[in-house]
Amino acid sequence: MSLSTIKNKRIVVKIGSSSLTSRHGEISRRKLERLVDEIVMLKDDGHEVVLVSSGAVAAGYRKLGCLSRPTSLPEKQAAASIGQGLLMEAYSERFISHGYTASQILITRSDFSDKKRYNNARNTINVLLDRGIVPIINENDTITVERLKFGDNDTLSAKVSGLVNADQLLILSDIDGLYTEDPRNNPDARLLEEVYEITPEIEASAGDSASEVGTGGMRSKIDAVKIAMASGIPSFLGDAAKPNIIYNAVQETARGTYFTPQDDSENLDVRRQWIAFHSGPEGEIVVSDEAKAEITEHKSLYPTGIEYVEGYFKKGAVVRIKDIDGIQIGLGVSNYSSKDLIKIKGHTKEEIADIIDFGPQEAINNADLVCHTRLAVPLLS
Ligand SMILES: Nc1ncnc2c1ncn2[C@@H]1O[C@H](COP(=O)(O)OP(=O)(O)O)[C@@H](O)[C@H]1O
Ligand SMILES: N[C@@H](CCC(=O)OP(=O)(O)O)C(=O)O
Repeated sequence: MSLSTIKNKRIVVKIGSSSLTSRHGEISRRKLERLVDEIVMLKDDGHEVVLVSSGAVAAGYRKLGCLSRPTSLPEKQAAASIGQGLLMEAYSERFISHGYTASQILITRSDFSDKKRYNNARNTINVLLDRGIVPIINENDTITVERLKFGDNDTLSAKVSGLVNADQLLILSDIDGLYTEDPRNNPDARLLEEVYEITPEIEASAGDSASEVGTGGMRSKIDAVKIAMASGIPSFLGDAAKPNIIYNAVQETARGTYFTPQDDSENLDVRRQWIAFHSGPEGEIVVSDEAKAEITEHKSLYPTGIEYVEGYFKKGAVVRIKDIDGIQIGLGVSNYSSKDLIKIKGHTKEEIADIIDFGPQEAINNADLVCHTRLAVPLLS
Protein backbone atom coordinates (compact mmCIF):
# COMPACT_ATOMS: atom_id res chain seq x y z
CA MET A 1 0.00 0.00 0.00
CA SER A 2 1.36 3.43 -0.87
CA LEU A 3 2.01 5.89 1.94
CA SER A 4 -0.29 8.35 0.22
CA THR A 5 -3.30 6.19 1.00
CA ILE A 6 -2.57 5.51 4.64
CA LYS A 7 -2.67 7.72 7.68
CA ASN A 8 -0.92 7.59 11.02
CA LYS A 9 2.50 6.91 9.60
CA ARG A 10 5.70 7.51 11.51
CA ILE A 11 7.88 9.92 9.55
CA VAL A 12 11.44 11.00 10.37
CA VAL A 13 12.33 14.35 8.79
CA LYS A 14 16.00 15.41 8.61
CA ILE A 15 16.71 19.08 7.94
CA GLY A 16 20.27 20.12 7.11
CA SER A 17 21.98 23.34 8.21
CA SER A 18 21.90 24.81 4.72
CA SER A 19 18.09 24.58 4.72
CA LEU A 20 17.73 26.58 7.92
CA THR A 21 20.22 29.38 7.56
CA SER A 22 20.48 32.63 5.67
CA ARG A 23 23.35 33.43 3.34
CA HIS A 24 25.13 34.97 6.33
CA GLY A 25 24.96 31.75 8.30
CA GLU A 26 22.31 32.95 10.76
CA ILE A 27 19.18 30.92 11.46
CA SER A 28 16.51 32.06 9.04
CA ARG A 29 13.25 32.23 10.98
CA ARG A 30 11.36 32.37 7.71
CA LYS A 31 12.86 29.11 6.42
CA LEU A 32 12.51 27.35 9.76
CA GLU A 33 8.91 28.45 10.27
CA ARG A 34 7.86 27.33 6.78
CA LEU A 35 9.28 23.86 7.43
CA VAL A 36 7.53 23.70 10.82
CA ASP A 37 4.27 24.70 9.13
CA GLU A 38 4.66 21.76 6.75
CA ILE A 39 5.35 19.34 9.59
CA VAL A 40 2.21 20.67 11.24
CA MET A 41 0.26 19.67 8.09
CA LEU A 42 1.46 16.09 8.63
CA LYS A 43 0.56 16.24 12.32
CA ASP A 44 -2.90 17.58 11.48
CA ASP A 45 -3.29 14.61 9.12
CA GLY A 46 -2.60 12.20 11.97
CA HIS A 47 1.03 11.32 11.20
CA GLU A 48 3.73 11.08 13.87
CA VAL A 49 6.85 13.12 13.13
CA VAL A 50 10.36 12.95 14.55
CA LEU A 51 12.53 15.85 13.44
CA VAL A 52 16.30 15.46 13.18
CA SER A 53 17.56 19.00 12.82
CA SER A 54 21.06 20.31 12.18
CA GLY A 55 21.83 23.98 12.55
CA ALA A 56 23.29 24.38 16.05
CA VAL A 57 26.79 25.31 14.87
CA ALA A 58 25.44 27.43 12.02
CA ALA A 59 23.10 29.23 14.41
CA GLY A 60 25.79 29.94 16.98
CA TYR A 61 29.11 30.69 15.32
CA ARG A 62 28.51 34.35 14.58
CA LYS A 63 27.40 35.04 18.14
CA LEU A 64 30.62 33.35 19.25
CA GLY A 65 32.47 36.02 17.26
CA CYS A 66 33.59 33.83 14.34
CA LEU A 67 33.26 35.27 10.83
CA SER A 68 32.82 31.87 9.18
CA ARG A 69 31.89 28.38 10.36
CA PRO A 70 34.71 27.36 12.72
CA THR A 71 36.80 24.30 11.94
CA SER A 72 38.37 23.63 15.34
CA LEU A 73 36.42 21.24 17.57
CA PRO A 74 36.29 23.48 20.70
CA GLU A 75 34.96 26.42 18.64
CA LYS A 76 32.36 24.25 16.89
CA GLN A 77 31.26 22.92 20.27
CA ALA A 78 31.07 26.40 21.75
CA ALA A 79 29.08 27.59 18.71
CA ALA A 80 26.69 24.63 19.07
CA SER A 81 26.22 25.43 22.73
CA ILE A 82 24.95 28.90 21.73
CA GLY A 83 23.10 27.79 18.61
CA GLN A 84 21.24 24.73 19.94
CA GLY A 85 19.27 26.89 22.38
CA LEU A 86 18.43 29.43 19.70
CA LEU A 87 17.35 26.65 17.36
CA MET A 88 15.05 25.06 19.92
CA GLU A 89 13.59 28.41 20.89
CA ALA A 90 12.66 29.07 17.27
CA TYR A 91 11.19 25.57 16.78
CA SER A 92 9.31 25.58 20.06
CA GLU A 93 7.71 28.97 19.48
CA ARG A 94 6.45 27.99 16.03
CA PHE A 95 5.11 24.59 17.07
CA ILE A 96 3.37 26.15 20.07
CA SER A 97 1.74 28.73 17.79
CA HIS A 98 0.06 25.77 16.04
CA GLY A 99 -0.92 24.08 19.30
CA TYR A 100 1.86 21.45 19.22
CA THR A 101 4.68 20.88 21.67
CA ALA A 102 8.27 20.18 20.64
CA SER A 103 10.86 18.40 22.78
CA GLN A 104 14.64 18.29 22.55
CA ILE A 105 16.75 15.11 22.48
CA LEU A 106 20.53 15.41 22.18
CA ILE A 107 22.30 12.15 21.41
CA THR A 108 25.90 10.98 21.32
CA ARG A 109 27.11 7.81 19.63
CA SER A 110 27.92 6.25 23.00
CA ASP A 111 24.23 6.62 23.97
CA PHE A 112 23.43 4.23 21.13
CA SER A 113 26.33 1.82 21.69
CA ASP A 114 24.99 1.11 25.17
CA LYS A 115 22.04 -1.25 24.61
CA LYS A 116 20.13 -0.05 27.69
CA ARG A 117 20.47 3.61 26.72
CA TYR A 118 19.56 2.74 23.12
CA ASN A 119 16.35 1.03 24.23
CA ASN A 120 15.69 3.82 26.68
CA ALA A 121 15.93 6.39 23.88
CA ARG A 122 13.35 4.39 21.95
CA ASN A 123 11.00 4.23 24.93
CA THR A 124 11.31 7.97 25.51
CA ILE A 125 10.61 8.82 21.87
CA ASN A 126 7.63 6.45 21.85
CA VAL A 127 6.11 8.16 24.89
CA LEU A 128 6.58 11.58 23.25
CA LEU A 129 5.02 10.41 19.98
CA ASP A 130 2.10 8.77 21.80
CA ARG A 131 1.37 12.12 23.44
CA GLY A 132 1.47 14.01 20.13
CA ILE A 133 4.79 15.77 20.85
CA VAL A 134 7.36 16.43 18.10
CA PRO A 135 10.77 15.21 19.31
CA ILE A 136 13.59 17.29 17.81
CA ILE A 137 16.88 15.41 17.75
CA ASN A 138 20.42 16.63 17.18
CA GLU A 139 23.82 15.25 17.98
CA ASN A 140 25.03 16.47 21.37
CA ASP A 141 27.75 18.51 19.68
CA THR A 142 28.85 20.41 22.77
CA ILE A 143 30.18 17.41 24.67
CA THR A 144 30.97 14.82 22.00
CA VAL A 145 34.61 14.15 21.24
CA GLU A 146 35.45 13.68 17.54
CA ARG A 147 36.16 9.97 17.93
CA LEU A 148 32.68 9.35 19.36
CA LYS A 149 30.66 11.46 16.94
CA PHE A 150 27.98 10.25 14.58
CA GLY A 151 29.68 12.92 12.50
CA ASP A 152 26.70 13.95 10.47
CA ASN A 153 22.99 14.13 11.04
CA ASP A 154 22.19 12.22 7.85
CA THR A 155 23.52 9.02 9.42
CA LEU A 156 21.95 9.94 12.75
CA SER A 157 18.55 10.38 11.08
CA ALA A 158 18.77 6.94 9.43
CA LYS A 159 19.72 5.33 12.73
CA VAL A 160 16.87 7.14 14.47
CA SER A 161 14.48 5.96 11.73
CA GLY A 162 15.49 2.38 12.47
CA LEU A 163 15.25 2.92 16.21
CA VAL A 164 11.66 4.19 16.04
CA ASN A 165 10.68 1.82 13.24
CA ALA A 166 9.76 4.69 10.94
CA ASP A 167 7.65 4.25 7.82
CA GLN A 168 9.60 6.84 5.86
CA LEU A 169 12.74 8.95 6.19
CA LEU A 170 12.76 12.36 4.49
CA ILE A 171 16.20 13.94 4.09
CA LEU A 172 15.84 17.58 3.14
CA SER A 173 18.77 19.48 1.77
CA ASP A 174 19.68 22.35 -0.56
CA ILE A 175 19.38 20.13 -3.63
CA ASP A 176 16.36 18.41 -5.13
CA GLY A 177 17.70 14.87 -4.99
CA LEU A 178 20.52 12.59 -5.98
CA TYR A 179 22.11 13.37 -9.34
CA THR A 180 24.33 11.26 -11.55
CA GLU A 181 27.05 13.72 -10.52
CA ASP A 182 27.20 16.84 -8.36
CA PRO A 183 25.28 19.34 -10.56
CA ARG A 184 27.53 22.10 -9.28
CA ASN A 185 30.38 20.43 -11.14
CA ASN A 186 28.45 19.16 -14.14
CA PRO A 187 25.32 21.01 -15.33
CA ASP A 188 24.37 17.99 -17.48
CA ALA A 189 24.01 15.76 -14.39
CA ARG A 190 20.64 13.95 -14.31
CA LEU A 191 18.28 13.59 -11.34
CA LEU A 192 17.68 9.98 -10.30
CA GLU A 193 14.02 9.84 -9.33
CA GLU A 194 13.79 6.22 -8.19
CA VAL A 195 16.56 4.16 -6.65
CA TYR A 196 16.15 0.54 -5.56
CA GLU A 197 19.76 -0.24 -4.83
CA ILE A 198 22.84 1.77 -3.92
CA THR A 199 25.22 0.67 -6.64
CA PRO A 200 28.97 1.39 -6.73
CA GLU A 201 28.22 3.98 -9.49
CA ILE A 202 25.87 5.82 -7.12
CA GLU A 203 28.46 5.72 -4.36
CA ALA A 204 31.08 7.12 -6.71
CA SER A 205 28.76 9.94 -7.83
CA ALA A 206 28.07 11.18 -4.31
CA GLY A 207 30.41 14.04 -3.49
CA ASP A 208 31.10 16.39 -0.60
CA SER A 209 29.17 19.44 0.49
CA ALA A 210 29.62 22.58 -1.55
CA SER A 211 28.10 24.90 1.04
CA GLU A 212 29.86 26.67 3.89
CA VAL A 213 27.46 25.30 6.51
CA GLY A 214 26.73 21.72 5.28
CA THR A 215 28.72 18.86 6.76
CA GLY A 216 28.41 15.52 5.05
CA GLY A 217 27.45 16.37 1.46
CA MET A 218 25.79 13.71 -0.70
CA ARG A 219 28.20 11.05 0.53
CA SER A 220 26.77 11.03 4.06
CA LYS A 221 23.23 11.07 2.63
CA ILE A 222 23.96 7.94 0.63
CA ASP A 223 25.52 6.28 3.70
CA ALA A 224 22.36 7.19 5.59
CA VAL A 225 20.08 5.82 2.89
CA LYS A 226 22.02 2.53 2.93
CA ILE A 227 21.35 2.17 6.66
CA ALA A 228 17.67 3.01 6.16
CA MET A 229 17.41 0.51 3.30
CA ALA A 230 19.05 -2.24 5.37
CA SER A 231 16.44 -1.48 8.01
CA GLY A 232 13.62 -1.75 5.44
CA ILE A 233 12.76 1.96 5.52
CA PRO A 234 11.95 3.90 2.32
CA SER A 235 13.73 7.25 2.08
CA PHE A 236 13.27 10.46 0.14
CA LEU A 237 15.83 13.10 -0.70
CA GLY A 238 14.62 16.52 -1.79
CA ASP A 239 15.00 20.28 -1.66
CA ALA A 240 13.86 21.86 1.61
CA ALA A 241 13.22 25.16 -0.18
CA LYS A 242 10.45 23.77 -2.41
CA PRO A 243 6.94 24.66 -1.19
CA ASN A 244 5.07 21.76 0.46
CA ILE A 245 8.08 19.49 0.06
CA ILE A 246 7.46 17.58 3.32
CA TYR A 247 3.76 17.07 2.75
CA ASN A 248 4.21 16.13 -0.91
CA ALA A 249 7.07 13.74 -0.18
CA VAL A 250 4.77 11.76 2.11
CA GLN A 251 2.17 11.78 -0.69
CA GLU A 252 5.00 10.68 -3.01
CA THR A 253 4.30 13.56 -5.38
CA ALA A 254 7.30 15.76 -4.57
CA ARG A 255 10.22 16.13 -6.96
CA GLY A 256 13.23 14.34 -5.57
CA THR A 257 14.79 10.89 -5.24
CA TYR A 258 12.74 8.06 -3.75
CA PHE A 259 14.80 5.18 -2.38
CA THR A 260 12.81 1.98 -2.01
CA PRO A 261 14.25 -1.08 -0.25
CA GLN A 262 13.90 -4.23 -2.31
CA ASP A 263 11.56 -6.97 -1.09
CA ASP A 264 14.51 -9.26 -0.44
CA SER A 265 16.48 -6.57 1.42
CA GLU A 266 17.73 -7.51 4.85
CA ASN A 267 15.07 -5.56 6.77
CA LEU A 268 16.98 -5.64 10.06
CA ASP A 269 14.81 -5.50 13.16
CA VAL A 270 15.80 -3.12 15.97
CA ARG A 271 17.74 -5.86 17.79
CA ARG A 272 19.91 -6.59 14.75
CA GLN A 273 20.19 -2.90 13.84
CA TRP A 274 21.80 -2.42 17.23
CA ILE A 275 24.26 -5.26 16.57
CA ALA A 276 25.04 -4.00 13.05
CA PHE A 277 25.31 -0.26 13.58
CA HIS A 278 25.86 0.49 17.26
CA SER A 279 27.42 -2.32 19.28
CA GLY A 280 31.09 -2.51 20.29
CA PRO A 281 32.51 -5.95 19.38
CA GLU A 282 34.63 -7.44 22.15
CA GLY A 283 36.29 -10.42 20.47
CA GLU A 284 36.51 -12.52 17.32
CA ILE A 285 35.35 -15.92 16.18
CA VAL A 286 36.95 -17.48 13.11
CA VAL A 287 34.65 -19.94 11.32
CA SER A 288 35.07 -22.74 8.78
CA ASP A 289 34.01 -22.37 5.13
CA GLU A 290 30.97 -24.60 5.78
CA ALA A 291 29.85 -22.44 8.70
CA LYS A 292 30.41 -19.31 6.60
CA ALA A 293 28.12 -20.69 3.91
CA GLU A 294 25.42 -21.48 6.50
CA ILE A 295 25.59 -18.06 8.14
CA THR A 296 25.14 -16.46 4.73
CA GLU A 297 21.97 -18.56 4.35
CA HIS A 298 20.44 -17.05 7.53
CA LYS A 299 21.41 -20.05 9.66
CA SER A 300 22.83 -20.04 13.19
CA LEU A 301 26.50 -20.58 14.00
CA TYR A 302 27.18 -23.86 15.83
CA PRO A 303 30.32 -24.68 17.86
CA THR A 304 31.26 -27.29 15.29
CA GLY A 305 31.88 -24.51 12.72
CA ILE A 306 34.26 -22.53 14.95
CA GLU A 307 37.97 -22.75 14.15
CA TYR A 308 39.47 -20.18 16.54
CA VAL A 309 38.37 -17.77 19.27
CA GLU A 310 40.27 -14.51 19.79
CA GLY A 311 40.10 -12.16 22.77
CA TYR A 312 38.39 -12.34 26.12
CA PHE A 313 34.63 -11.84 26.27
CA LYS A 314 31.67 -12.80 28.40
CA LYS A 315 28.50 -14.60 27.38
CA GLY A 316 26.19 -12.08 25.65
CA ALA A 317 29.05 -10.03 24.15
CA VAL A 318 28.98 -8.94 20.50
CA VAL A 319 31.83 -10.54 18.53
CA ARG A 320 33.21 -10.18 15.04
CA ILE A 321 32.81 -13.26 12.88
CA LYS A 322 35.67 -13.80 10.44
CA ASP A 323 36.38 -16.39 7.77
CA ILE A 324 39.60 -18.38 7.72
CA ASP A 325 41.24 -15.71 5.56
CA GLY A 326 40.61 -13.17 8.32
CA ILE A 327 37.88 -11.30 6.40
CA GLN A 328 35.04 -10.07 8.60
CA ILE A 329 31.79 -11.68 7.50
CA GLY A 330 29.47 -10.53 10.24
CA LEU A 331 28.71 -9.67 13.83
CA GLY A 332 26.74 -11.60 16.41
CA VAL A 333 25.90 -12.01 20.07
CA SER A 334 27.79 -14.97 21.56
CA ASN A 335 25.79 -17.41 23.67
CA TYR A 336 29.03 -18.41 25.40
CA SER A 337 32.03 -16.73 27.00
CA SER A 338 35.34 -16.95 25.11
CA LYS A 339 36.53 -19.40 27.77
CA ASP A 340 33.65 -21.82 27.09
CA LEU A 341 33.83 -21.37 23.31
CA ILE A 342 37.47 -22.43 23.34
CA LYS A 343 36.40 -25.63 25.10
CA ILE A 344 33.50 -26.47 22.76
CA LYS A 345 34.79 -25.20 19.39
CA GLY A 346 34.83 -27.87 16.70
CA HIS A 347 32.49 -30.11 18.70
CA THR A 348 29.05 -31.33 17.67
CA LYS A 349 25.82 -30.50 19.52
CA GLU A 350 25.86 -33.94 21.13
CA GLU A 351 29.47 -33.63 22.29
CA ILE A 352 29.17 -30.19 23.90
CA ALA A 353 26.78 -31.58 26.55
CA ASP A 354 29.68 -33.67 27.86
CA ILE A 355 32.12 -30.75 27.86
CA ILE A 356 30.17 -28.02 29.63
CA ASP A 357 27.26 -28.28 32.04
CA PHE A 358 24.55 -26.41 30.21
CA GLY A 359 24.03 -24.14 27.26
CA PRO A 360 22.25 -23.66 23.95
CA GLN A 361 23.23 -25.69 20.89
CA GLU A 362 24.02 -22.55 18.91
CA ALA A 363 27.14 -20.50 19.56
CA ILE A 364 25.34 -17.57 17.93
CA ASN A 365 21.63 -17.71 17.18
CA ASN A 366 20.58 -16.51 13.71
CA ALA A 367 18.30 -13.88 15.32
CA ASP A 368 21.42 -12.36 16.90
CA LEU A 369 23.59 -12.52 13.80
CA VAL A 370 24.11 -9.96 11.07
CA CYS A 371 26.03 -10.94 7.99
CA HIS A 372 28.01 -8.57 5.72
CA THR A 373 27.29 -10.49 2.58
CA ARG A 374 23.57 -9.94 3.01
CA LEU A 375 23.92 -6.20 3.65
CA ALA A 376 24.92 -3.46 1.24
CA VAL A 377 26.15 -1.39 4.14
CA PRO A 378 29.27 -1.73 6.28
CA LEU A 379 28.55 -3.05 9.75
CA LEU A 380 29.23 -0.57 12.53
CA SER A 381 29.51 2.30 10.05
N1 LIG B 1 25.64 13.24 -6.84
C1 LIG B 1 25.20 14.35 -6.19
N2 LIG B 1 23.88 14.69 -6.31
C2 LIG B 1 23.40 15.79 -5.65
N3 LIG B 1 24.17 16.58 -4.85
C3 LIG B 1 25.48 16.28 -4.68
C4 LIG B 1 26.05 15.15 -5.34
N4 LIG B 1 27.35 15.07 -4.96
C5 LIG B 1 27.59 16.09 -4.11
N5 LIG B 1 26.48 16.85 -3.93
C6 LIG B 1 26.41 18.05 -3.07
O1 LIG B 1 25.82 17.74 -1.80
C7 LIG B 1 25.21 18.94 -1.30
C8 LIG B 1 24.22 18.64 -0.16
O2 LIG B 1 24.89 18.26 1.02
P1 LIG B 1 25.13 19.30 2.28
O3 LIG B 1 25.71 20.57 1.78
O4 LIG B 1 25.90 18.55 3.33
O5 LIG B 1 23.65 19.59 2.73
P2 LIG B 1 22.89 19.61 4.16
O6 LIG B 1 23.38 20.81 4.91
O7 LIG B 1 21.47 19.69 3.74
O8 LIG B 1 23.21 18.31 4.87
C9 LIG B 1 24.58 19.50 -2.55
O9 LIG B 1 24.35 20.89 -2.46
C10 LIG B 1 25.58 19.16 -3.67
O10 LIG B 1 26.45 20.23 -3.96
N1 LIG C 1 25.02 18.70 14.67
C1 LIG C 1 25.48 19.74 13.76
C2 LIG C 1 25.18 19.43 12.32
C3 LIG C 1 25.88 18.27 11.71
C4 LIG C 1 25.39 17.99 10.28
O1 LIG C 1 25.25 16.84 9.87
O2 LIG C 1 25.07 19.06 9.51
P1 LIG C 1 24.31 19.02 8.06
O3 LIG C 1 25.24 18.43 7.04
O4 LIG C 1 23.99 20.42 7.81
O5 LIG C 1 23.10 18.18 8.26
C5 LIG C 1 24.77 21.05 14.05
O6 LIG C 1 23.65 21.05 14.61
O7 LIG C 1 25.32 22.09 13.70
